[in-house]
Amino acid sequence: MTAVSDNYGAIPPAVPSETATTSGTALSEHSGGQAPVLRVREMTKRRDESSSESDYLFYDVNFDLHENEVLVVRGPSGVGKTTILRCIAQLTPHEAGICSLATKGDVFRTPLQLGTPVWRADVMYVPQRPAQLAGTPLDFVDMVNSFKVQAEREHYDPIEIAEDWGIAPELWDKKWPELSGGEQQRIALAVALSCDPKVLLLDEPTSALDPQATAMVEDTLAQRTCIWITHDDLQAKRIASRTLTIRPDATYEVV
Ligand SMILES: Nc1ncnc2c1ncn2[C@@H]1O[C@H](COP(=O)(O)OP(=O)(O)OP(=O)(O)O)[C@@H](O)[C@H]1O
Repeated sequence: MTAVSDNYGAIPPAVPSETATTSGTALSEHSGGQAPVLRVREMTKRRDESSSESDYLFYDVNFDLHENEVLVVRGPSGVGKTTILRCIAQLTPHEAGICSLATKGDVFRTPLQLGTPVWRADVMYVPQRPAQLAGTPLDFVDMVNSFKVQAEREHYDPIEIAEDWGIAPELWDKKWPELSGGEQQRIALAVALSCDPKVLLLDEPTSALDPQATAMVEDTLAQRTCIWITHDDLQAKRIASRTLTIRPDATYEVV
């Protein structure tokens, strides 16, 4: 097997996640006054960005995300769950709203201040499945590491992370189409985790997994600071510190 990089180490020990203590207001201090990691303010998006007449997908969404918190995103299909994650990741434009990330000295910086590549490395969107990728997962790791922003950072070993989720190291040498949906999903997640972003934006990260693999992935991801879309009520109960619900009338609630 090809070496992926020489600055990889083992994934750090799990940090116990905090228990949510508050409900109701979106801006509530869920963790006893602990400073947030990510702030989202006035996030607003029209269904059709080219028309000022278009109705809103979501309007004036505000919340803070704290360290080791899992904010679950719920709502019916098509309501805008993926879109809001992509807006936060600066992958999709939005009509109004601003996000900021805690940096050294608890100074909050916007994507403009940090630069989009740094923002996307720190606030990383992970799609349900990897896009149609050429080559093998190892080629994908090499590509990710070739990005300037990633080349300057330490990484954990994605093969080791995925091995804990039942992915044999040999699979990293296979072509993407030769992998099952569940294998692709775990490998893409492991690559994201190996980059150690401050915030993970997870779009149904276990949708292709069986219950056993789901439990293993949940155990790892629930220790992280993340925003996590799921349609699974039981999963939401297991992992949620708080829940952001987007409604079809573009209103929302964080509880
Ligand atoms: N690339 C796109 N261009 C135009 N419209 C889009 C695009 N992607 C999504 N939409 C539309 O935006 C709306 C919200 O889509 P989004 O994927 O955010 O919903 P969702 O809540 O994540 O749905 P699901 O639960 O089915 O994944 C939908 O009406 C969808 O058709």
